[in-house]
Amino acid sequence: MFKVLVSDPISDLGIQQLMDANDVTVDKKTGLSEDELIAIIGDYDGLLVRSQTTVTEKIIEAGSKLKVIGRAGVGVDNIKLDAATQRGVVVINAPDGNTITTCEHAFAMMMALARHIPQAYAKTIGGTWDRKSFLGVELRGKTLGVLGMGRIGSEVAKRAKAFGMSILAFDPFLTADRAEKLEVKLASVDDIVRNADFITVHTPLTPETRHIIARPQFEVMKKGMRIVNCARGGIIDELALVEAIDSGIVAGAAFDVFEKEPPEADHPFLSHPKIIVTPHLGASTVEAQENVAIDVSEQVLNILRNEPFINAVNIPPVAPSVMNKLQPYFNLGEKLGSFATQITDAAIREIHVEYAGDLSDVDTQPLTRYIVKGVLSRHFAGDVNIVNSMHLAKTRDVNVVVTKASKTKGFTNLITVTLKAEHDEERLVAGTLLQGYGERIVRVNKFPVDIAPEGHQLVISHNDKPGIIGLVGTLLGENNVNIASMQVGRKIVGGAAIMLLTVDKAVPQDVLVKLAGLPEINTAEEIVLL
Ligand SMILES: NC(=O)C1=CN([C@@H]2O[C@H](COP(=O)(O)OP(=O)(O)OC[C@H]3O[C@@H](n4cnc5c(N)ncnc54)[C@H](O)[C@@H]3O)[C@@H](O)[C@H]2O)C=CC1
Ligand SMILES: O=C(O)CCC(=O)C(=O)O
Repeated sequence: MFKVLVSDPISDLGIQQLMDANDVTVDKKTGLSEDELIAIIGDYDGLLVRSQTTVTEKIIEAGSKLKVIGRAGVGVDNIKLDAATQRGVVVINAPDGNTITTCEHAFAMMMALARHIPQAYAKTIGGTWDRKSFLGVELRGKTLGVLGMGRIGSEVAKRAKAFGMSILAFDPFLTADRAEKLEVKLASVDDIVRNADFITVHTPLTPETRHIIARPQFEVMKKGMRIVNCARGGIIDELALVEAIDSGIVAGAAFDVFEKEPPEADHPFLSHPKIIVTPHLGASTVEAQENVAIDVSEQVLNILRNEPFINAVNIPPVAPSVMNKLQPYFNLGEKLGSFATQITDAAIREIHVEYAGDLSDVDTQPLTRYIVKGVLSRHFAGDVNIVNSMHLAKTRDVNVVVTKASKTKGFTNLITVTLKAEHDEERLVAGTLLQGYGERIVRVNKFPVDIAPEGHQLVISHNDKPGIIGLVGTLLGENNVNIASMQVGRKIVGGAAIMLLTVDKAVPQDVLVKLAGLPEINTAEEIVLL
């Protein structure tokens, strides 16, 4: 008999199938402290949470029988994924069940913002009949900027169309075809920031999206614009937003999420007359809570019974024999995918993977999943894994093509990842596992190179002229960036060339700009492979 603990308030209807299963007993114990959970978790095979329970490493360690942790919702930020993976505990989520509900909340917030509903309500029930202070604006005819056109962002855009808004949308995976289908205009973050009357964000919180809207963006915004965040705290810089409202740039903001939840009592949003807030209620409807609980219960049952499952956030279902052969390549594959995506600017249409040498006669499917994970991870809601990476690529119209080649260009094994993107952009990275040397990147675009795929890399494209390396070294030295290793690749003397530098720490944005401004240098990008 399996035992499942439900440690957050989760819809009874949603977990009915778990409670009805004759091989499962369900205990509902909510509001437990970490210590209380640690004391009892050893009895359970499964744990079901929403967002209140923080599933720490200690809880996972104490869960000696634990096989699965189910998150009734999308974000798994409250679950220590590494610890679960290390202990072989499958973490699953329910990414689809609260999409519409969260979209509707974002829309409700946008409308409440446009018409000052919370402020007017408070005044009216306080006994003041004030019809002058709350002059609103219509949505009709306004431009809505949507950052993040995944499940929720796409639904918000559909509803905004029905309200007569025109939509500017940015998402690294939004292709021209999909934008056309969704009737939105593809735009850059800068276009959106400069032209939108309303902005709503629907991305995960990642290193790229953290403070994607901050002081420099507020400075160029349309005066009187309004901004909504029902995704994750931290995507919009909270303090810069308050400044932008106080200086008259932004007319108001509506937030469901905070950089720290719950926020401190003196958080500036909580007393600002132009900011409306809700306590992370995006997913809080009867329907969504039932949907996510049903989805997650079904998956928990499958995992406990050793049946196929989807939406696993962390665990690769790979047969041990295949695993043994491929495992040494998993990290290299993921890093190649990540490197390739970081040197690609336009929306990716195709991920082409070529396996050669030792890899040409193996079932490389699991490895391809790692490569696709590497390509997608920087752009999705934190939950890309080798179980769902192929599915996620498909949902974003990204074609994954795998070929095998007999030629290895002198290597015993070679993985070549080519990303084909909009506007005919094509980027290529190849890597190999060298006996005795480990993982190496051996080609970037048309240039042969030889670097370990790790840490902070600088990719500088330049013209092969004397003195360029010295200029780069001097500039980095002056800015206290230490170079650990350097590689220069070129096809012909005096032609286009590439410089790859491994540096000891992140390179500040202003240093990248200065690098790109040096003579004979075309571009300078930082690649992070941590
Ligand atoms: N307030 C709440 O209660 C809820 C909040 N959420 C949050 O809403 C967000 C969106 O959720 P979904 O739509 O389900 O996720 P999703 O994974 O379907 O969509 C996220 C989209 O963001 C895009 N993206 C990634 N980096 C980007 C960047 N730098 N700029 C622009 N777009 C970028 C991705 O390509 C992807 O299409 C997540 O952060 C999720 O955790 C989800 C449900 C409830
Ligand atoms: O369970 C909740 O209410 C939080 C939902 C959420 O933020 C998510 O699903 O990512």
